[in-house]
Amino acid sequence: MSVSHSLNLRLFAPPPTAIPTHAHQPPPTLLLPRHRRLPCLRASSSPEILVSDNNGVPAPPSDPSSFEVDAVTEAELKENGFRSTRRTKLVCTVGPATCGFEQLEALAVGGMNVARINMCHGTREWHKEVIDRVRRLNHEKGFAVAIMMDTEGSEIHMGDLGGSSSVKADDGEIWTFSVRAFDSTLPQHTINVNYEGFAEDVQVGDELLVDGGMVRFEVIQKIGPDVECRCTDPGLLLPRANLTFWRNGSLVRERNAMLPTISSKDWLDIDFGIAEGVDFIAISFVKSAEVITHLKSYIAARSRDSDISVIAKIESIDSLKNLEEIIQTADGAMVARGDLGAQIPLEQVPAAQQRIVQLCRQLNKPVIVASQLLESMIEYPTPTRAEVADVSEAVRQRADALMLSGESAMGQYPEKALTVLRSVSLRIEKWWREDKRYEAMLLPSVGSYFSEKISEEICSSAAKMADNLEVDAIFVYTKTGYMASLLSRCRPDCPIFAFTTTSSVRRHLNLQWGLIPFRLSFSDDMESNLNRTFALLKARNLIKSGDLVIAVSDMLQSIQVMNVP
Ligand SMILES: Nc1ncnc2c1ncn2[C@@H]1O[C@H](COP(=O)(O)OP(=O)(O)O)[C@@H](O)[C@H]1O
Ligand SMILES: C=C(OP(=O)(O)O)C(=O)O
Ligand SMILES: [K+]
Ligand SMILES: [Mg+2]
Repeated sequence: MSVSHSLNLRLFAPPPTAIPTHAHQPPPTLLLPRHRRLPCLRASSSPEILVSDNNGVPAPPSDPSSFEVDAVTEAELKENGFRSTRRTKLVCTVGPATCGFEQLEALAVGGMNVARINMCHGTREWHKEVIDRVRRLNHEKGFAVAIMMDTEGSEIHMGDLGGSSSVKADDGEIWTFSVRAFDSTLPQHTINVNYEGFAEDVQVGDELLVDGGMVRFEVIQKIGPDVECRCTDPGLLLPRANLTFWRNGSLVRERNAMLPTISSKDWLDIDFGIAEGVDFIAISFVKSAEVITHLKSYIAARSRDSDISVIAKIESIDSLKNLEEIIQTADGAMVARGDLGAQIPLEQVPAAQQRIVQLCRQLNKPVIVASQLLESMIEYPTPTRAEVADVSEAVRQRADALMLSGESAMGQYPEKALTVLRSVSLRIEKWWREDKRYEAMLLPSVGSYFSEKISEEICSSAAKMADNLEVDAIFVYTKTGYMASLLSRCRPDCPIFAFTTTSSVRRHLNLQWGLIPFRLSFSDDMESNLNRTFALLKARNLIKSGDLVIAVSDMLQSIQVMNVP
């Protein structure tokens, strides 16, 4: 590729209502050659990684070298080049196995993009410590690990197991499920249930499923607050495992449906999440779009400049019924296959996953595929072939992110599990890039304003150009992250370097497919932005002269194709 050749194509966007159709657009200007006219800034003494403020406060614009990228991304780019960076993002649930600073650092080094805390477990103090450690990690090491808080939701679940991390239930054993409060130790073969109406609701003959069928019981007798059950499918009981009961082959959920999606405890946790400035709040057992709207207005009222994104967990029959409007209203979705598989027949879960992943892409919302991806790695250092195939399928569907739950929260091999996700993602991504195995997806327009429609056109054109011209990277300069998400949605072959001015947007972009987020304070002048970026990246050996780049920006709504000078 000739270094001297460059091309600039600019589309100037009108204000949203001023010019209603494309026919009125000024013709795009074509300027050749481009970069020769630009004085290229000389790389100053290697610019420091700016330490993250981590609360979304932009770096002082006066600092000309402010630039933020983490060491892992940097090493990855240097070692393997642009093409082989990982596109699929990784979410790790933090639990007792991974809550220490060094353990969190090992996960960040291993590729964790988002740390998830599950409010179903642990105390708020415990979670606050985890949040503080992730913050410190970002601050000290330049990472942009985002924090996702997941609500408990009004599900029926077992209590803690009197301090044990798991208890075995054997075939034919009689266990008591009780709503009674036991002071200190639980009697043998006794399980606490969190739902007051439990004994009232179940009937003799009902089937009781723990974690969607990992262990099964049959209800044999009700004695006041106690329900006696016989174990019919043995297995390990984990603390706070989810409980569902089935009658004549159907899920009993009349009472469940009466419970609010966001319980009073959840609201306190949400207040905690807002106060701590988490990046994402994932809402369990979403039934309709209203609860998302309600939560979003609550967050907006509580924190005027808050930019907490709301992720809808799709894990109930109701959420599947109202799928489109839920995803439309939320900022992203999670295919929460654990509970979903307890609510619909297991063989329907793969089709539901595919539908949710596709719909999210069409509606331009990030989507996470979660639960049991590498379940056996809770106990074993290598995954099963079937698990690897499952991970591959989620990557092939081009979900934005994959999530570890028990594997990272309480498993014996959290880092190994993350390594498996990382290496399988890289391999499958490479395979479909080389073989062009993917089906083109029709991406309907999602913007309501004309300027948003222009942005969509620019991004889909830029992504197409990037594939056809086999460019090395797309650069996007985006203040809100919207242009970056539109580019990510197109799933181009090359990585997308997303430059944004705040640490908060940078962390949010870390959940989206193919984006490599950098924080950089930039101006409205694209020429100087590009020159500065080239200089900064070259000084760190992240790009070299001759690399072919497409640059787009949401300030100027332009596309530029150029070789790095
Ligand atoms: N903060 C925590 N404290 C203690 N244990 C946790 C914590 N987070 C997760 N775990 C453990 O990891 C397991 C898997 O996590 P996750 O899938 O998030 O929860 P669940 O299985 O309840 O849906 C949990 O069942 C629990 O045993
Ligand atoms: C991710 C899920 O939710 P949780 O782990 O909170 O039950 C799930 O059910 O798959
Ligand atoms: K939860
Ligand atoms: Mg769940």
